[in-house]
Amino acid sequence: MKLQIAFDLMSANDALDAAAEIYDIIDIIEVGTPMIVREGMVPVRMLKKSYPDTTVLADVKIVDGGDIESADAFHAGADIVTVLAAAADETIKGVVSTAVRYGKKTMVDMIGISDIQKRAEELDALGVDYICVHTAVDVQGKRESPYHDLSLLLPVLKNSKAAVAGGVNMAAIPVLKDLDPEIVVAGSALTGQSDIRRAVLEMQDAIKGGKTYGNS
Ligand SMILES: O=C(CO)[C@H](O)[C@H](O)COP(=O)(O)O
Repeated sequence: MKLQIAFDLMSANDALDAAAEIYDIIDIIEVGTPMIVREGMVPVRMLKKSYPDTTVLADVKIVDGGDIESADAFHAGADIVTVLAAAADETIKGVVSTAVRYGKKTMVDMIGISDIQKRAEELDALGVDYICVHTAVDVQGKRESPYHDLSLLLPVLKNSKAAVAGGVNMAAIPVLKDLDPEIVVAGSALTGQSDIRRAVLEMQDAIKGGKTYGNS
């Protein structure tokens, strides 16, 4: 399992400072949707320029204009761009073909989708790289965690790989290790800690099963 940290509620400059602490121990840095709403592609550009070897995901959550909007994010340096599963297949295809053109990857966000297996089968056939089950921030604690959706998603995937997001914390890691998605996304559980490097190290150690990660 790869660990993706979501930088949501911080400025681009704070994201750069946080990245400096963890770029060597994190698998993917996500520029979260709230940061993109506030600052556009600036943080994507800044992070990729400072850490060219780190995978940067732009959580644009595209819902229309798949080609144009994903091209902007890839052009800014994103390695992975997100599109909503609720978007039209034409939009998804636009993101996929643009990602291929740039040599980059597509993640589809299943937020709000009720028939997980049906939509996942369709998306898998469209050639997306990752399908992410996601419990929205606004419904976390009120509806089911994304882990049930993950157990529905995994058996139907033929080509795409699974990701999971929405309130993931240390307590969830044993459950997620059993399910074994390709990517685990954690935001507030990591960025809310005063020592972000320690928080990421602890989660990576829990994921990788022992004190194997980093040296601090
Ligand atoms: O995409 C998001 C919100 O739409 C968040 O980045 C994602 O849910 C991870 O954050 P958290 O772990 O705090 O839920």
